[in-house]
Amino acid sequence: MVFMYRLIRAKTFRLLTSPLPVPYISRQICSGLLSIRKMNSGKDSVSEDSIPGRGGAGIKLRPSPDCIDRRECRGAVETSSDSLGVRHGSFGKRRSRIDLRSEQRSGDGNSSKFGNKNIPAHVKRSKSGQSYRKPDEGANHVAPFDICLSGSRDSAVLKSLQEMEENQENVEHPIEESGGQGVLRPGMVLLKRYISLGDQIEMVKTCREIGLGPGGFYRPGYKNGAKLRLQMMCLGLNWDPETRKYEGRSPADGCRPPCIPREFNQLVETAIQDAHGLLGKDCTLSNVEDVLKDCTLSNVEDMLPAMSPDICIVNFYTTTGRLGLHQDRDESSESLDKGLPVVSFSVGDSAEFLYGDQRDVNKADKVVLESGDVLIFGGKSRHLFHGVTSVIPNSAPKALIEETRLRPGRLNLTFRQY
Ligand SMILES: O=C(O)CCC(=O)C(=O)O
Ligand SMILES: [Fe+2]
Repeated sequence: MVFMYRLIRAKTFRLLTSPLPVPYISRQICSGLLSIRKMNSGKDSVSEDSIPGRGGAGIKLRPSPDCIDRRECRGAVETSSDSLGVRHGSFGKRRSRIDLRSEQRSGDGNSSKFGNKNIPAHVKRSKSGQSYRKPDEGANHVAPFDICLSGSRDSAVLKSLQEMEENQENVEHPIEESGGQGVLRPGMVLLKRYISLGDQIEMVKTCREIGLGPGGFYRPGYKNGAKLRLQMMCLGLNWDPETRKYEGRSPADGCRPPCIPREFNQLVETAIQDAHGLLGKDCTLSNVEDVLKDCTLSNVEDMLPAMSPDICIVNFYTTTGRLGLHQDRDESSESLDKGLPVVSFSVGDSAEFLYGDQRDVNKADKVVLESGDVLIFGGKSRHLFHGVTSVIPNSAPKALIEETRLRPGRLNLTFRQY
């Protein structure tokens, strides 16, 4: 107790005496002192997609695996407590490993699948001999985007909660309307409400904490100057929409991307295993004929290979955000050829997600992704066109908003293996 009190007092003192938020200062320091080493300008090798989205052709380069362990930045991120003094990024608290099926049966949305392990040290430092950029040569020096609202009397939070209550009264059967859990296509599995409310809360807090620090959230743009309609942060490796490549550092502040929290990766791996369980045990969940044919394969890993993510792209869509139909194809050709899946976590407001074989919204299928859903597409579906057409306002779980003050909108994390 005494320790907690001292910690909160020290943090409050630092907040009061600091003229700028410390994470912001830290971004400036990072961009000024560390600077970017562009791995490849990509000017002559990248084809441009006409519809805003991800993916594009381009020479596949092995990027630097550098990332910043967030404990390295503790001084920078520890002050990101909210006005209630809640410290973010507190993985490991009140954890219990709950079996997915028993959790779904019991409907206990608060239990956590993250486990109780400490985050092991896996600090990967930048290699010596990097070329450094002068402070004026690169980064935009814009304060990182905060995915949460701050201030206990913030009228936007109150308004959002009120609207949410009204909206949820009008929605009769949100789960049924959005389509059920199961195999959507060969290699494409949707795990409905897979992430417990407790883990969603931790995920938002962790993303907020990391997102306010070096390599945090910014609004990316394409080479032609158009901006994506979302805020983005990359973990593990940085994906640059301008070059459509994985590069060493964030174009926003020149910092190496933060590492992917170990607990996120564990959840990805467990989700893939559970998807294998679905594919193997109950192929009849789907009415897609191809899936039934695929069920004769003895090894479900042929349908949906396992992977260990080293990239996580975190998107935050406000209620007007969206992402055009695109393919995720900037990972290594080895990864793409093997069909290593993209694993997507949705948290916050629901979104309409389109997917299909062509970049044509009229030919695409639609599914509503809700808070806690995990969508996996690999194997034969790895090159699926997909995108987000709209975010459904006030559809997030009320408790999530109350606990985190997540802005109206949707947080999405997509994990991949380079
Ligand atoms: O937000 C989503 O559900 C999809 C995100 C996505 O496709 C991407 O980040 O490449
Ligand atoms: Fe994508």
